[in-house]
Amino acid sequence: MYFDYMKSCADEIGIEFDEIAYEKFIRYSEMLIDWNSRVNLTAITDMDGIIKKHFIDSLKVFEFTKLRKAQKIIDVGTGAGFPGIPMKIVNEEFELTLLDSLNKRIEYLKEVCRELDLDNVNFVHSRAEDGAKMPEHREKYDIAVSRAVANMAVLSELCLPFVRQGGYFIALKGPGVEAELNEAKRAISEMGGKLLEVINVTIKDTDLNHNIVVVEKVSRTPQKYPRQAGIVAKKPIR
Ligand SMILES: C[S@@+](CC[C@H](N)C(=O)[O-])C[C@H]1O[C@@H](n2cnc3c(N)ncnc32)[C@H](O)[C@@H]1O
Repeated sequence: MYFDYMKSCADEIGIEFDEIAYEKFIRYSEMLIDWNSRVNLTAITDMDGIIKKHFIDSLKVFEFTKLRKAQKIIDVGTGAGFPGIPMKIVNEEFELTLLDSLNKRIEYLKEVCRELDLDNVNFVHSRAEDGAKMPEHREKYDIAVSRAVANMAVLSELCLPFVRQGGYFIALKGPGVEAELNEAKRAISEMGGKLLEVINVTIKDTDLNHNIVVVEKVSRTPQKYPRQAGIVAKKPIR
């Protein structure tokens, strides 16, 4: 029922989309609705909303075309798997790490990846503040993506420490991101980042107007970041 819609969105973005991917998205949506009754995963529970506001919104990250060549991507605060799982369904090439502080969500994601036969996915149950201190994760990723986790100042401190020098941190944001970006200037540069571009995206047949914020990692993150869990959100760098 939604195949033509998803295919035309994928064409607009310039990514491959076929029946196999579609079947996976449908199974994913069924699991999301089913698990949502036991584990709090999403407030969006109608099929139309799931397809447009979760799946297509997630796939819009590919508008940043350099992401298509990345080999290691981490999704920080992935929740029910957004944007990481939709990205993985349409592009099996990269290694995906899904990180979230809530174990029930990680358990759900393991089940989704098993069911959808998605390979090369790692699961990390940790707060980003702790995960980014671990040698196996610190500055080990080409790209860190994140959606709906925190404001840009906080998110920069949570995500940029995962990114290798020369890589990118990508935040999926709503409309009116300028004020947030202004307040995050210092945090971004402290973490070794530099704002590269903001890509405005719309989602077909909706009035949604979102922004993909791309921050390049131009220098290493000082060891003292991220600060301890709790402090980062309570006292954002200004
Ligand atoms: C509003 S949900 C968004 C989930 C998903 N990214 C999306 O767009 O639908 C925020 C998620 O971030 C996780 N989270 C919040 N703070 C975090 C932190 N410091 N470290 C790791 N995960 C965190 C929460 O457990 C939750 O699953």
